[in-house]
Amino acid sequence: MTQNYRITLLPGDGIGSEIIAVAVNVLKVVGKKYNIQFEFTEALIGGAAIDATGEPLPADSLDICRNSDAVLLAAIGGYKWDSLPSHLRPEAGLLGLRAGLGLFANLRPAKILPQLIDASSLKREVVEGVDILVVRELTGGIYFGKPKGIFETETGEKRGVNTMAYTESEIERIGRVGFEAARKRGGKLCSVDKANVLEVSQLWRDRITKLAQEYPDVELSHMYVDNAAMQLLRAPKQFDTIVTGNLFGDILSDAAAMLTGSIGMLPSASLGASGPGVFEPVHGSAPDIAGQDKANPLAQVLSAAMMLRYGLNEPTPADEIEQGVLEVLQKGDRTGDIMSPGMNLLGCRAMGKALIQVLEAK
Ligand SMILES: NC(=O)C1=CN([C@@H]2O[C@H](COP(=O)(O)OP(=O)(O)OC[C@H]3O[C@@H](n4cnc5c(N)ncnc54)[C@H](O)[C@@H]3O)[C@@H](O)[C@H]2O)C=CC1
Ligand SMILES: CC(C)CC(=O)C(=O)O
Ligand SMILES: [Mg+2]
Repeated sequence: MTQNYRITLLPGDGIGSEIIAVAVNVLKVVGKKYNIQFEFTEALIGGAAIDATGEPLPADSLDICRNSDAVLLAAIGGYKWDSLPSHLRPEAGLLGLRAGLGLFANLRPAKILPQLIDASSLKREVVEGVDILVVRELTGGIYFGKPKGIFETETGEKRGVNTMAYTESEIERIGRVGFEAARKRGGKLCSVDKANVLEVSQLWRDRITKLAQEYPDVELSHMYVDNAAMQLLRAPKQFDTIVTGNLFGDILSDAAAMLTGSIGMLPSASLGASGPGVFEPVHGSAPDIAGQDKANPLAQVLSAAMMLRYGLNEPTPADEIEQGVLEVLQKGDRTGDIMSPGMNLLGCRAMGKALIQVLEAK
């Protein structure tokens, strides 16, 4: 029996259309093999949506996403829209999508692939075997807290304000995702905060500590975010699962990318309590290389694999895509961001073709 899935594609801006095209081709190939029919619908978000409609997340786009089984997003943003006020920028579209779909949990795995150890910025002995999952809270914290804005003070000076706030229930629900994930992985959860300074982090630490009583099989530790950034680069193998807030998770997952060789390799899954998830690379729209066929499409392809696994409950084709990525790297194929001496330098499209060849041969 053929399984049908409705997938919303959000190419967004910059390298988005280049990398999403590769992921769609990959999905079609594995779909054929596993009797899965994808019905793809493209919708606007970010700068592309602003140019077409004046809004970073048109109501139409959110409706299309809500009515699909899963959403595959590339990235939004670019220089062209940088001078717009926050609420009209492409980034507001992304935050609106996450909030609109209730995607409070962002899973960001950072796993070192043996084929890419030489592409890492760190020494082999530091990164070999690294396998970290960052569980980032995605619909709260300083990206959403109120008040926010640029206000005028009594003296006429401008004052920029953002608010980092978490309720106990928000902390508890993301904490549970962290504990459950740690339980299925290496059994260790590190909660990252800034409880030495921030009240919001003191509440965070308190709630996570209480929650630990329900997970006696998980070893919980706490770390301040500044130390966590340093430890990630100094001794990343001490980490198994990290649970943290929106801002800290955003920053730490980019740092973790450099353990794995490039941000062009890191996928993510954004999930809510119900409804479709959004699957997107950790990186942004890379405007500096957009339109040049230089982007690494593998983070997007691996996000499609996460979509199959977490969004559609299709682990077998997900495994096959991940295996295909390992094999194409094993052959020595590399985009510029993960290039090392003696390897074959490919553009985005050629990397896509190389991967399709590997998958079709399976
Ligand atoms: N989820 C999203 O849609 C995100 C959007 N952004 C937006 O993207 C725009 C650019 O932001 P940046 O800070 O420059 O971050 P970025 O992640 O787009 O780029 C940082 C660096 O990594 C490189 N890079 C990123 N993805 C790559 C890939 N697949 N292959 C090869 N190289 C890659 C870029 O060329 C650049 O040198 C901004 O407008 C930002 O707001 C940033 C992060 C996430
Ligand atoms: C608009 C930003 C919050 C996007 C970002 O940097 C991310 O989600 O990693
Ligand atoms: Mg980020």
